[in-house]
This record gives sequence, C-alpha cells and structure tokens, in this order.
Amino acid sequence: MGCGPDNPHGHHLQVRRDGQDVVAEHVFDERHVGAPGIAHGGAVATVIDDLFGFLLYGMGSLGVTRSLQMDYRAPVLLGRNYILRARLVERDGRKMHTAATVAHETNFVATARAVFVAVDLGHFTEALSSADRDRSSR
Ligand SMILES: CCCCCCCCCCCCCC(=O)SCCNC(=O)CCNC(=O)[C@H](O)C(C)(C)COP(=O)(O)OP(=O)(O)OC[C@H]1O[C@@H](n2cnc3c(N)ncnc32)[C@H](O)[C@@H]1OP(=O)(O)O
Repeated sequence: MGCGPDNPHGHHLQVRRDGQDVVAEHVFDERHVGAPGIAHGGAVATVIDDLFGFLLYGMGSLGVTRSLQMDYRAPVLLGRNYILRARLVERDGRKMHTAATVAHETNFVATARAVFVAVDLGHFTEALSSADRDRSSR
C-alpha cells in the first residue's frame, strides 16, 4: 500500500535518507480523495506510517506501528507536491518514538508521532503462515 511498485492502488512512495532523517516527495491524486479536492486523512496517515517503516528499516530495525497520532493542521490538497520528513525521536528498549511532518513549501499541513515496537522476523513469517492456513481452509 505504501511503497510497493505492483499495487495499482498504492502510493509508490520513494524515500531517501537526509542525514538522520528520511524524506519523500509525494503528490496525492483522485485515488486518495476524501472531501472533493482534499486527500483522505487515512491516505495521509498511510504514507506517514510507511515513511516511519522506511526510517526504521534504514536503521536496521524491524518494527511495527503500535500507535500513530496524526495532527491535521490544514487540508492536504490533491495534485500538490508535499515534502514528507520523518525522524527518530528516542529509542527506549523495544520502543521507538518517531515524528514526522508533511509540508508544502514552508507550510506544515500535518504532523505525526508514533510508537513503533521492535519485532523479530518471526512476527512476519508467523502472520504469513496464519494467512496461508486461513486461505487453504476456506
Ligand atoms: C518477511 C519480512 C518482511 C519485513 C517487511 C517489513 C516491512 C515493514 C513495513 C512497515 C509498514 C508500515 C508500518 C505498519 O503498517 S505495521 C502494521 C500495523 N501494526 C501492527 O500490525 C502491529 C500490531 N501489534 C502487534 O503486533 C503488537 O501489539 C506489538 C508487536 C506491536 C507489541 O506487542 P508485544 O506483546 O510484543 O509488546 P507489548 O504489548 O508488551 O509492548 C511493548 C512495549 O511497548 C509499550 N507500549 C505499548 N503500546 C504503547 C503506546 N501506545 N505508547 C507507548 N508505549 C507503548 C509497552 O508498554 C511495552 O513497553 P515495555 O513494558 O517493554 O517498556
């Protein structure tokens, strides 16, 4: 949904490092519409969540979102280029506190904070096996 190239409904996010931060440019389009002309808040949260995923992956940590808090300060408009930026605020054991901004030029239209919890590879492989079992029992 966030970055994979094969999902036609995905955001195809392309992320780069900038010092300790990760940064992406993103344009929301009609697939992400909420109110006319405005990106759905869930779509904005999706790209921020994914950006955090990149941040942690780049640090060599596998982590999943435990909580995500969005602050929508102004409408995120379709067809407009936004700069998304994320950083690690603090690491406390398995918990990674992260923060992000969504900006157009010098205007911050949304900010976010999240708690990610470090997991091992088993978290993903077990979920895959459970999904496979559910599919084959249908
Ligand atoms: C095949 C491999 C592929 C890999 C691909 C990677 C791609 C990634 C793509 C990314 C895509 C984008 C990203 C996505 O979409 S990630 C997908 C959406 N997220 C999930 O599916 C996560 C679902 N949740 C869980 O699996 C479990 O709850 C986890 C694993 C997160 C924790 O369950 P677990 O039982 O293990 O741990 P715990 O409950 O003891 O908690 C642990 C610690 O956290 C503290 N805590 C809890 N809540 C909060 C809170 N709100 N504020 C502050 N702290 C909080 C808690 O007190 C404790 O602290 P401490 O007592 O230890 O000090």
